[in-house]
Amino acid sequence: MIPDHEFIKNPSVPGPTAMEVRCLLMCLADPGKGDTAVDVGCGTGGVTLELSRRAGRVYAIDKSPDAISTTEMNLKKHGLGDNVTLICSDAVEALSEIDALDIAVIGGSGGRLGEILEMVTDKLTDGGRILITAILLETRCEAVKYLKELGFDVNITELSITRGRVLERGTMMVSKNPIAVVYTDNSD
Ligand SMILES: C[S@@+](CC[C@H](N)C(=O)[O-])C[C@H]1O[C@@H](n2cnc3c(N)ncnc32)[C@H](O)[C@@H]1O
Repeated sequence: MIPDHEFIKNPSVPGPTAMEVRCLLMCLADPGKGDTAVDVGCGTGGVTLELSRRAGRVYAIDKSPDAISTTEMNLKKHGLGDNVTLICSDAVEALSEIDALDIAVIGGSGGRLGEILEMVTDKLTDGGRILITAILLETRCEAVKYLKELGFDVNITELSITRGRVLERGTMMVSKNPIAVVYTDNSD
């Protein structure tokens, strides 16, 4: 897993999804070389880079040109990107260009989560996985509601990450804001 401090940052782009959250996402998504994945709202590229290391093909979508160029710089920095297609567009328009998907990670939707989930579901292969990261309380509720309406069994895990900062006198524990992962449950 790439540490957060190894990403090139851009002040106008949200930082990478925390490493601990990326760990959970990769465990749940379980990407393999036969999989096609999409990262909706790629931002700094935190999730895109992890998918690029594991999946066969990755589409990274963001409506912000700054986010696309930051993701591109991070892919280059880490020697990745041969299997990544970067798309600078709103997700709803971009998804119409993609055929089949095994994995969809949604890290930003800009109020269009319902439409995005409908499009992703249309393209999802048998056994495909959808994962949504939610910082806002409202996004958690919307994600559960939309996925249920689309016929999925739904799971949600909230992570409260507290990291140790080693100081001269000892180690101070510093908490980050909680983040939830809402995901389709493929277990029987
Ligand atoms: C919190 S950031 C994602 C961070 C990313 N997962 C990472 O690890 O670097 C959310 C991103 O979603 C993008 N976004 C929001 N709504 C979008 C939409 N409808 N279509 C495309 N991108 C969108 C924003 O521009 C922003 O860069």
